[in-house]
Amino acid sequence: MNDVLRLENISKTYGKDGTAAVPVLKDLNLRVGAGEVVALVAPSGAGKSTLLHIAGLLDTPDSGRVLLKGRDLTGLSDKLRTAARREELGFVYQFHHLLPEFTAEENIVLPQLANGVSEKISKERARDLLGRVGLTHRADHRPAQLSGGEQQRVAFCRALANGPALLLADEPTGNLDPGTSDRVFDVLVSLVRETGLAALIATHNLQLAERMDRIIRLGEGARAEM
Ligand SMILES: Nc1ncnc2c1ncn2[C@@H]1O[C@H](COP(=O)(O)OP(=O)(O)OP(=O)(O)O)[C@@H](O)[C@H]1O
Repeated sequence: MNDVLRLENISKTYGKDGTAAVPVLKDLNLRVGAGEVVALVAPSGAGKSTLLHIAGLLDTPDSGRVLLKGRDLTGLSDKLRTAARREELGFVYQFHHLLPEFTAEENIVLPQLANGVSEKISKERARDLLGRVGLTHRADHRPAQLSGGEQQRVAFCRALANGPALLLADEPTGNLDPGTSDRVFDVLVSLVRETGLAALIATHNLQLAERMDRIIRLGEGARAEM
């Protein structure tokens, strides 16, 4: 299987220069194949956010390589990393981070316009994505007029707006009550599968993790299995 994301021998220690060094990741290896939906399960403090930041090109490891679709991005300039992030990656967080003054549709259109897509195509894509998550009737609503689950579904659409190769999600339904979380999580996994992209989804919820293709556990000693 072609790897969309590959982390090779990643190590990261915080505070190396001071006395209180915190080793977080040590020789970590991880891969996510094309079309694969992978769960990342980690106890609090094991380095889940650190790993997602490194995979998302928001932070750099002390050593090791980050490959996206086979391309080594480890030594790239900030400018090229930003471009790679915009073109190849989609992010979903625990909180939706939608722009409050814009409608659901506009929140999905704006990142496409910023990427040079025409207004017509951007709107068509936004409508298509909103349809896939069952929110066609909420296209013209602002975030404050939407429920928590609806806000998260719009955030999923926005993450996929520019057709990324890889979706990185950090507790994407962690802010919702358990019933809503279950349903909204299923929407996310269906959306990822329909669009055929690869996804690495961090969750504390083992039941949700078990619905994915594979589980990577980040545990004591911060080592993960390939
Ligand atoms: N900038 C930093 N400087 C020093 N230590 C840090 C820094 N950022 C994170 N850490 C420490 O590194 C460890 C891993 O942090 P990280 O945020 O990756 O954990 P996590 O697994 O995402 O935890 P949680 O699930 O609770 O959010 C923690 O012990 C944290 O205190």
